[in-house]
Amino acid sequence: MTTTHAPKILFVDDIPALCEEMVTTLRGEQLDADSNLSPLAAIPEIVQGKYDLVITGLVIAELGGFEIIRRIRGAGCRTPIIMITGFGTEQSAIEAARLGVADYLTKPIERKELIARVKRVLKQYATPQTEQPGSLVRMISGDPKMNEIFEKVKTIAPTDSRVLILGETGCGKQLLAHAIHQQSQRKQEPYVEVNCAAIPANLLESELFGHEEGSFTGATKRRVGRFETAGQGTIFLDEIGELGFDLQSKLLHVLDNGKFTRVGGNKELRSSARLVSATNRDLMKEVELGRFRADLYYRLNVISIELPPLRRRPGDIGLLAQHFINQFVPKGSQPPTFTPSTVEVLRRYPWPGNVRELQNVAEQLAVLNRGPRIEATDLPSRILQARPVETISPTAQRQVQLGFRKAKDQFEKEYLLTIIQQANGNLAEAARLAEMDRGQFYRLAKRHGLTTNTDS
Ligand SMILES: Nc1ncnc2c1ncn2[C@@H]1O[C@H](COP(=O)(O)OP(=O)(O)OP(=O)(O)O)[C@@H](O)[C@H]1O
Repeated sequence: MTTTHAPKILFVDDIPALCEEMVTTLRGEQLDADSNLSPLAAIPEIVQGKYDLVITGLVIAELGGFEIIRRIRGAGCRTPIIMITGFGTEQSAIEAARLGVADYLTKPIERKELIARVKRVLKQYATPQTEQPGSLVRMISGDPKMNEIFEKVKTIAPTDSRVLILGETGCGKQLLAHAIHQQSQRKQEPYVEVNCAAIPANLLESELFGHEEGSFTGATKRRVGRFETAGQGTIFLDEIGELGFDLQSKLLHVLDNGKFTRVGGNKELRSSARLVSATNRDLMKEVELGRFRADLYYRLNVISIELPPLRRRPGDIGLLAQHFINQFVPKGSQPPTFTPSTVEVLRRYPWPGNVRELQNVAEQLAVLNRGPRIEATDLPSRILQARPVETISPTAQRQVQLGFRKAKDQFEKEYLLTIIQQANGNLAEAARLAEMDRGQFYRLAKRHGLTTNTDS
């Protein structure tokens, strides 16, 4: 890995003398510059995040400047690009702006002017494009939606209302539940966590409500349950969607009148703990499917908070990655920093394991990395090679969800419809346009219900 702090710049043009001149000029300013005569060879390296800035010409025989930018952006890469041209027209300046170039320069360009513009773009893009980070107890975020959630928690935490936290695995539900407790007036009281998925169903009742000695085989002495331990504090039931029907009814009873008994006992005990619950299931759907009691759902869901998955909060990815790196480096050593292009690559990955997965990657990087910067090439290959979600068209995403047969069917029908319309309803002409045999085209159209009796 590179140990230099200088940002990396690539100049793409097919005139060797120009490349040499540009590289010499930039290096003269202590900038780490390189050139490539072939856009097709340069694009994969740019997309991999190897450079912090790309400077490209407009007219290049192998691939023009605009097409280079389209391909780079099409691959989800947002590395800043400066376009330089000797053939600039108003039209090309507009197109360059439309494609989101960071700067557009027309020749002749003074050396001083070039350096100033390059440095301006580097400075602008080196500043993380995130909101001012917000925080809530041990949580931090630079995402506006998350910061709204933090504000909501600060408002609702001091009340006694029950809270249901929804969100994919690893996106911070547990941390948020704890933050609610910490921000409440109950923070001096116990905070008790129960993961309903981690305890075998037959032991969960005793775990929650306790049991009396001899109440079942193995119950050798009385055990105090988690509701009792929580006292006046907060009880957090994680993975509540995993509760069996039986326990759902018992929980409903506690929520309705605050009373419960230990397994095998008959003394009525009272719970005044505040209940916070969480699930990564679509609990409403579970209700519709008859797997979760509707009455319990409404009692749990007095205030609901939905944590967005990490891929929907791109502003958090760089921020949290750096936050975790800072935590994981050994005491006394300087934490390495992520280059802007590495953050770009991190943002392209969909993070199915959410913040937990990012935390693990950061830990790995903190342990293995020896240099002051973390380059894109230091990242695990699954992240480096991830295709950005946004480059897959919404239609393609929908089709993937349909499964191959249905997607093929849908495509065929839409294709036939379009081509029949283009041929003004004339099937013979449509078959010709589709370069298909007329009989085969007719049979296919019939199968999709696109023919009338007069067509035969
Ligand atoms: N906003 C954040 N700031 C700092 N750390 C975070 C943040 N969100 C999550 N984490 C950390 O990420 C890890 C996963 O978070 P957490 O366990 O709260 O997720 P979860 O949604 O409860 O996961 P699961 O559904 O698998 O139980 C934890 O180590 C947590 O400390």
